[in-house]
Amino acid sequence: MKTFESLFAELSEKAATRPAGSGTVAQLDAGVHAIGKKVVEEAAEVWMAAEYQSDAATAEEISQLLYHLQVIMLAKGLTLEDVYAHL
Ligand SMILES: N=c1c2ncn([C@@H]3O[C@H](COP(=O)(O)OP(=O)(O)OP(=O)(O)O)[C@@H](O)[C@H]3O)c2ncn1[C@@H]1O[C@H](COP(=O)(O)O)[C@@H](O)[C@H]1O
Repeated sequence: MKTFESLFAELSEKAATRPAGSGTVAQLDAGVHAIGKKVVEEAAEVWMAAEYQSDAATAEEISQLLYHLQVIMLAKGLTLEDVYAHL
């Protein structure tokens, strides 16, 4: 099963090698403003799913929020350690 750490390693590789068709590369090219909007959108979807949808739907929305948080970390050049230092 994919973990937060393994996804971050995968996305870091995508950012470095820029394979064709990668949604992550497209997001990074769109920039922090566009990625930030996705973070807010996914956060709202987590909230709505938690209030009105199933646990499974909520878990899926949370996974998408985690993905977009990782994309914004990459866009800003932040590492896992930079974030974990504040946990
Ligand atoms: N885990 C994810 C992931 N979670 C969410 N998303 C993106 O976030 C979007 C969220 O979906 P929504 O339900 O909000 O749908 P939407 O509003 O129609 O999406 P958009 O139109 O904004 O793309 C998805 O369409 C994906 O583009 C993800 N995109 C990629 N990954 C993983 O990231 C890795 C690298 O992906 P690529 O860079 O695309 O190769 C792979 O392992 C993927 O599984």
